[in-house]
Amino acid sequence: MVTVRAPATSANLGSGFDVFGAALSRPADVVTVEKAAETTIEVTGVGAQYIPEDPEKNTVGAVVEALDAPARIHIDKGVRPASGLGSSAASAAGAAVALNRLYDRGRSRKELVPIAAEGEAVVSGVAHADNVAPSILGGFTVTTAEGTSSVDAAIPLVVCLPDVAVSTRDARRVVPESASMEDLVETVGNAATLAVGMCRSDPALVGAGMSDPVVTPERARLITGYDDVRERAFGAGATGVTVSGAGPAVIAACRERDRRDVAAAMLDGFAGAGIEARAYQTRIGRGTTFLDG
Ligand SMILES: Nc1ncnc2c1ncn2[C@@H]1O[C@H](COP(=O)(O)OP(=O)(O)OP(=O)(O)O)[C@@H](O)[C@H]1O
Ligand SMILES: N[C@@H](CCO)C(=O)O
Repeated sequence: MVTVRAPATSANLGSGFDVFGAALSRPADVVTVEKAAETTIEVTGVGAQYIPEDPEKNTVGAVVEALDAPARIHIDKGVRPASGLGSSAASAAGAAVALNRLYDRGRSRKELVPIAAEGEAVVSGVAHADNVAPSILGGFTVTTAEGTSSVDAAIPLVVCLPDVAVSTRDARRVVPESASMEDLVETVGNAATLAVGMCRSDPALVGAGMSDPVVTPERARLITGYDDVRERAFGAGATGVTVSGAGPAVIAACRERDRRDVAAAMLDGFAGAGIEARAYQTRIGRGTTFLDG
C-alpha cells in the first residue's frame, strides 16, 4: 500500500494562462493505492458527493490506464472540486506518484506530469498540465509543450474560495480566441516580471506580474463580488490579486506580515456580496509527498 499527500495548486497566476502554476502548502488530497486485479475508486472528504467513483469519469482512472497499474484507490479530498485550486489535478498527480511507486514503474517526476495530465482531459476536455505539474513537482512551474521547468519560491499567499462552483469546462468557454499586439506585449511583460519575482522570492515583483488584460477580466465576470474582493485585498496589503485557475477561488500574493489581514479583507469582500467563503493562508509549497515513508 502507498499513501501520498498531493497539494492543491493555482494555475495561470494571471499572466501565465495555461503555462504558470504554483503548488500550495495547503489544502491537499490524500491518495492511497493498493494492488488489485480490477480498479475501484472510493472518494471521501470535501465535495466527495460531486465526484464520480467510476474510473472512466474520475481523473485517476486515466492515470491507472497510462501506467497499466490497476488498484484499489481511496481519495480523501481536501481540495474541493470545481474550485480553481486544481482539485481534479491533485488526485491525478497523487495517483501518478503513488502508482509509479506501487508498481515500481521507474518514471521520473517530470515523466509523470503528462501522464497525470491525461486525467485533466477527462474533466475539462484538454490535457492541460499547469495544475498537475506543480502538484507533482512543487514550487512555481512553467509548463510548455516542451516540458516543465520549476523553481522553489518563498511567497506567502492567500486563496479565498467562495461557496459557489465554476467548472473549468465552462470557464474555458469565455476565453477570447485572439488578443491584440498591445495586450500581448503587456502580458509578456507581466509574465516575465512574475517569473523574475519567483526566482528572487520577491512578493512585490510576483504581485506586480499577476495581472492579465485578456483572460482574467472575462473569467472575473463569472465570480460575484470579485472586484470588491480584489480591491479590499489590495487595501490590506496584497501585492497582486487574480483569479486562481479557472475560478471561483481568488488568489493574492502578499508579505508574511499582511497575510492574516489580506485573508480577512477577502472574506469581507465576499460577505459583502452575500457569499460565504473560506480563506486559506498558504504559501508556495512542496509537491506530492509520501506519507508512509
Ligand atoms: N478525483 C477528482 N477530484 C476532483 N474532481 C474530480 C475528480 N475526478 C473527476 N472530477 C470532476 O472534475 C470536476 C472538477 O474539475 P475542475 O477542473 O472543473 O475543477 P478544479 O480541478 O477544482 O479546477 P481548476 O482546474 O480550475 O483548478 C468535477 O466535475 C468533478 O466531479
Ligand atoms: N489553465 C487552466 C487551468 C484550469 O485549472 C485554465 O485556466 O483553464
